[in-house]
Amino acid sequence: MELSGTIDIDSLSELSILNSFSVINNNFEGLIPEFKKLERLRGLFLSKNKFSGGIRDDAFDGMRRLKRVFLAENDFSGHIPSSLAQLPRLLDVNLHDNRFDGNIPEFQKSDFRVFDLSNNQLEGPIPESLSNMDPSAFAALFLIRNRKRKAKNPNPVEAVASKPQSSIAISSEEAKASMEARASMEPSISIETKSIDVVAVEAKAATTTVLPIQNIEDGGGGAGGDFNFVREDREVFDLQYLLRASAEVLGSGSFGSTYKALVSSGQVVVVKRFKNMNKLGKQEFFEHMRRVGRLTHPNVLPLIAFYYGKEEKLLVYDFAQNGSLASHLHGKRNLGLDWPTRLKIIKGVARGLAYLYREFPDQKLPHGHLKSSNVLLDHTYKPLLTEYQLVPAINKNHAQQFMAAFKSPEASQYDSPTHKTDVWCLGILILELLTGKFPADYARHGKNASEELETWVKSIASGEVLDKDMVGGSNGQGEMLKMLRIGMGCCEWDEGSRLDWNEAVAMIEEVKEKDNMEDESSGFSEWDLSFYSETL
Ligand SMILES: Nc1ncnc2c1ncn2[C@@H]1O[C@H](COP(=O)(O)OP(=O)(O)OP(=O)(O)O)[C@@H](O)[C@H]1O
Repeated sequence: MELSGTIDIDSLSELSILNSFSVINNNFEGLIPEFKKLERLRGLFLSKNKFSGGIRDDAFDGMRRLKRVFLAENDFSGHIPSSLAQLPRLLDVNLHDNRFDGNIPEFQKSDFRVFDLSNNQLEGPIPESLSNMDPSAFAALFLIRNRKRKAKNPNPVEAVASKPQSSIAISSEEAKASMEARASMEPSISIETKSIDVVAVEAKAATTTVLPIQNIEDGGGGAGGDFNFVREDREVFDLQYLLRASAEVLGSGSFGSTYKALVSSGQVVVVKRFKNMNKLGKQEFFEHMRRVGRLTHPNVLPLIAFYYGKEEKLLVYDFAQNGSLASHLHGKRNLGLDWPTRLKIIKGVARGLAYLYREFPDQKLPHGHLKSSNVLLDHTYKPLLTEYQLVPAINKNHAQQFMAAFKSPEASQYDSPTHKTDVWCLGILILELLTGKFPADYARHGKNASEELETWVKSIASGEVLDKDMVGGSNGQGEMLKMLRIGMGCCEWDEGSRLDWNEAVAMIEEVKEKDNMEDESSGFSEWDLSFYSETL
């Protein structure tokens, strides 16, 4: 925003609940303000400004809660303050691209999530505390950045790093060996060697890990197989930097693993690895992904970049803070979504889907993989569709076996998805949201999937089905009833009777959230259920 001027710490200190301060990418200049007056601060993000001069050695004294310190890409000079190194909860330290000099202080902690001192003027030995860090993470953070900037500004840290006696002199071979050694000691971590020579270290539990790579094939996006960015408003990073950054395994789906990674400016991205995505030739794949990259809608998670490997592809998306709808309905985040939130989610999903229908009128399956784990929620619980437009690229057999659209009656029985197939998936999603029940077949795959789904849909008509979490917190049974009708209308077995996408979307839009539904709130147990028995 090109903000500049004085940061008034005294005023900020009156905000008793302020726990994060970020002015990344602005024009603030001069000495660093006295942030230690904000002793409750957990995150301090000043990267990409014009701050300069030294930082007092006691600048971080008393900031016992501080976890994340981003001062990168400024013009700070002098020593790295020892008070920073002594912070007891530090997790992320990002100081790259400044003019810090002198020795690297001894850090109290060693288990960092992000640690980047590259492109400064530091010298001397690597302190003992840092030599105990995971060497591959260490290598990534020093070597990659320094290699990239070497020509511009030779970096003494790299020279230190490459000395044989230094514990951070590490090649990618060594990084891999180190990770293998670590994996052999920790049964919770496994290593897979991938066809494109990506070595993924996957923590089975959601722990921080590193994704080292070797000899990676050229993805055609530039030297070394860089990512192809399809957005102009995002920080550009290269494949090696990203895959060596700290990452967390989010899970493994039917195509491959999904990772969350932090890039240098503090931006969090999600990298999804795809196998079985060889249906398109290279040129067609590029064209398709660029078309997908042009999509812009508030309910469609934007694709940021892609990588083309012969056997494996990578797609990079924004990270959605509140995870998937599935995790809120059935998983660890299940704290009971109330009805207004569920209604907002259904409306957002319908709008996102309508947008895809409009953008891809030539395609039978504008989404193709609509299900609750592919509906993500941002920090306001706004839904974001993901994994759309994969069908054109995924191998047919794999798509038939695993993708949500292929479990519709028409696709599973007659191998002929239609323009109403995504509507079937929308209906299943609506019923899942209303009942809180997991659609039977999503845990299974195979020929009988659609029959199992039909049984599941019918079971909804046979009793008190509304999710109690939702009913308890709302008087909106009238709306729920209307929505149940729409869900059933989308799940009509016979396509002729099934709602068209624009009918479904229009009906969903008509459902209004009301604060008080006294007239209609007679309670679900008293409802006349015959309407949807008829629908079935
Ligand atoms: N951009 C994202 N932001 C936050 N969480 C995400 C993001 N993308 C995926 N996830 C979550 O990561 C987990 C793994 O996702 P992944 O796509 O690999 O599997 P899935 O969606 O369960 O299955 P499938 O591959 O069949 O779509 C899921 O819980 C998913 O919701």
